[in-house]
Amino acid sequence: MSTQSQEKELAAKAAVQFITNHQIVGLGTGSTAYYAIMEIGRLVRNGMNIKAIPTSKHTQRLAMEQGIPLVEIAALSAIDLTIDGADEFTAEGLLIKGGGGALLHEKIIASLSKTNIIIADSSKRVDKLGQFRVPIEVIPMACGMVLNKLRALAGRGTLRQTNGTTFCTDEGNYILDVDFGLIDDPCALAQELDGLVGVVEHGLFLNTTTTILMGQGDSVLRFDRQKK
Ligand SMILES: O=C(CO)[C@H](O)[C@H](O)COP(=O)(O)O
Repeated sequence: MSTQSQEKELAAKAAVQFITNHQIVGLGTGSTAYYAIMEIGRLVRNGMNIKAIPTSKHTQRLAMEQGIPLVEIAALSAIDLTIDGADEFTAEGLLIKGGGGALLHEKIIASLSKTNIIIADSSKRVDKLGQFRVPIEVIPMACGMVLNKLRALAGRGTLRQTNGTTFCTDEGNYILDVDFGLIDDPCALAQELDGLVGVVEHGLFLNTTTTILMGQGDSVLRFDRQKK
């Protein structure tokens, strides 16, 4: 196993220790969240009693394969704890997410969660967000219009493609991956993006994170941030 994979697994296993019996647990999407789902599956098979809510169809399938009981989001007013990955994070708890295309579900579930634990390998830590392009979920027919508006915000976007076809989210929307350079004021940018017609959601997660657990070599570093 590569060092990066080891760091992901270490962070994921450390996060799973925060789960207690009878909790509603949000399950993230991506290669780091995968390790958390595997560990939760193991604990469920050993008698842990929780219900989980997945952040994507992919995670839903994984959780079902692991025998993790699932609950519908419509039935919930709050989630106790969510464990999810990130594409970039700062020690202050600012994130870029959506590399896996699940940012809309992830943001809904993060906003419903009392505690959000982000798990990552050490390559994800940055001083300033923006090296990773910001994923922006858009209504397909508004793509061209949103790309033009983003240019006015100094954002250079490309429509996400996978294997030669346009990537579609679980909701049937498209993703623009947008380069804003290093982002001096993520809150101001998030406000601009929130105001763009045709944008469904964006990958700047600025006030949801409670704790980040980052694998580094053989250990796990913890960064805490209070949810506003
Ligand atoms: O936001 C996400 C999916 O939409 C993922 O959490 C993010 O892309 C990190 O993925 P990985 O753990 O595979 O690096």
